[in-house]
Amino acid sequence: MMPLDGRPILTAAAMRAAEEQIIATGTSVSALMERVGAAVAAQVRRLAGDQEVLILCGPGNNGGDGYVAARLLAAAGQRVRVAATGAPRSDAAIAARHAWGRDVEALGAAAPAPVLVDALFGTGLSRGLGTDVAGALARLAAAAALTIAVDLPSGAATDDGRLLSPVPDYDLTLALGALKPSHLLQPAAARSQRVIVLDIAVPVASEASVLARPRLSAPVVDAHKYSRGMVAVVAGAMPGASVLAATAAARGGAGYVLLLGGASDRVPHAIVRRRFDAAAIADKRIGALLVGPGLGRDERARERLEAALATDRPLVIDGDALRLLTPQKLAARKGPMILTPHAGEFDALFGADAGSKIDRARHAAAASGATIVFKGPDTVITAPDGGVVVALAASSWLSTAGTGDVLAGLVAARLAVNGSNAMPDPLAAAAEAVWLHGEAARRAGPAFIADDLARHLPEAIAACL
Ligand SMILES: NC(=O)C1=CN([C@@H]2O[C@H](COP(=O)(O)OP(=O)(O)OC[C@H]3O[C@@H](n4cnc5c(N)ncnc54)[C@H](O)[C@@H]3O)[C@@H](O)[C@H]2O)[C@@H](O)CC1
Ligand SMILES: [K+]
Repeated sequence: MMPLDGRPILTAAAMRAAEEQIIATGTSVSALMERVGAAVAAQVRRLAGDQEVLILCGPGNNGGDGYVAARLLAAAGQRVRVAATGAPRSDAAIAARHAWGRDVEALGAAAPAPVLVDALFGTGLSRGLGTDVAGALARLAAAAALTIAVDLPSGAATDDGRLLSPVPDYDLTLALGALKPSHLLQPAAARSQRVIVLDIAVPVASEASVLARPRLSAPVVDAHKYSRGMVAVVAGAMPGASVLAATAAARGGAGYVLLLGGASDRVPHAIVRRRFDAAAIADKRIGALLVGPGLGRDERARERLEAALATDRPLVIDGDALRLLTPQKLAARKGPMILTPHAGEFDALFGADAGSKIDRARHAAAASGATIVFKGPDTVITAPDGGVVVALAASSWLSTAGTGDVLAGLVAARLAVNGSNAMPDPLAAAAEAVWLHGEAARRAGPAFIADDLARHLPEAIAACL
């Protein structure tokens, strides 16, 4: 099975444009639908065995894919029935239903089958399903042992992951040609246990892709602690958070980690502690300056943040520091910056606009000139130049105190390491950090605490060498 790592992510409009290009070169919609139906039928046949299959067909081309798959499954000897919302409307779907040539049941009256294939709506969904259709889908899905969605679970908005009407749980979604945002964005992504991309020979390209395992290298043979990448962590009112971040920076591959101004005495000996002052943070050897974890929001916090902004060092801004900023202030600063907000911090800084998480993160990066790591169960990373990376859902055990501090330290480490060889590439550094964080969580298993996470970082790095 092809992994999803690194695959392009296309909006409904971009997917339609890709299909139109193929159609313009002489492939008919029906030929494309035949290709899709065959690929869907092959997957269903592989999973269904000799169980009966019920295919639900909608009025558009998603329904057309369902009729083609039904015909090919029946021809291959599979027991298959079709139920539909009504007559198909597009020419290709009308032809596909005609070619099916057998009985089509009314959706509301259809009896369940052990294998349910949802070909009701795909990228053309424009509103929530009517109550009758959503009710029938829920009833038939609940009675099935295996549920498969063609392209998208019906009711999930393609581009932003919203549920426009109730969506049942699917065992598998067969994404046609490319992933769409809602295969990764919540809450829609959680509706399907697995996603497989079916190749339908439509060339797809996008600025947005799925976070892939990074390729990292061991330090060069003549490396020393400063050349490896130096991180300075600004401490504040809650020193534990900055210690977690500094520890993660050290475990994340940095050669030298400085903790500036913290009061905690439980600091690993490898981390160098110093007083916070303007000279300490202006050190040209600092490859990444981290401000925010445990900073607080008092006057001292503001002063430390201002001092950090005034340096020309690559800057990672997290936690409390994000509450003390404006996009304009960030845009006025020169030098690479990475911001790591969760949803509350993002809304406070950039506004709680509607729109997909990808679009919001993209606008925030353009407005601030910073690379944005918009955290959550569907972390989105965006760069000011338009690059987008979306992470697959990581361990839900990450939803515990301190894991954000670990991520911030790790982002700083990767930025410093990455900048020690060349011009820092904040998008690549952020992507490395998010991947390593997710991998460390996976290796830590259930019910870990943030302190454990840092201990699993070396294993996560080893998986990338
Ligand atoms: N465009 C193409 O060339 C191809 C598209 N393919 C398939 O076609 C799908 C997209 O096809 P369509 O654009 O026809 O879209 P859909 O099949 O997703 O549905 C669109 C139709 O449903 C109606 N509709 C939308 N929301 C509704 C709602 N809530 N209740 C009732 N009716 C609703 C629309 O008015 C339209 O008639 C893809 O997801 C994919 O499965 C494939 O067949 C390959 C070829
Ligand atoms: K569907």
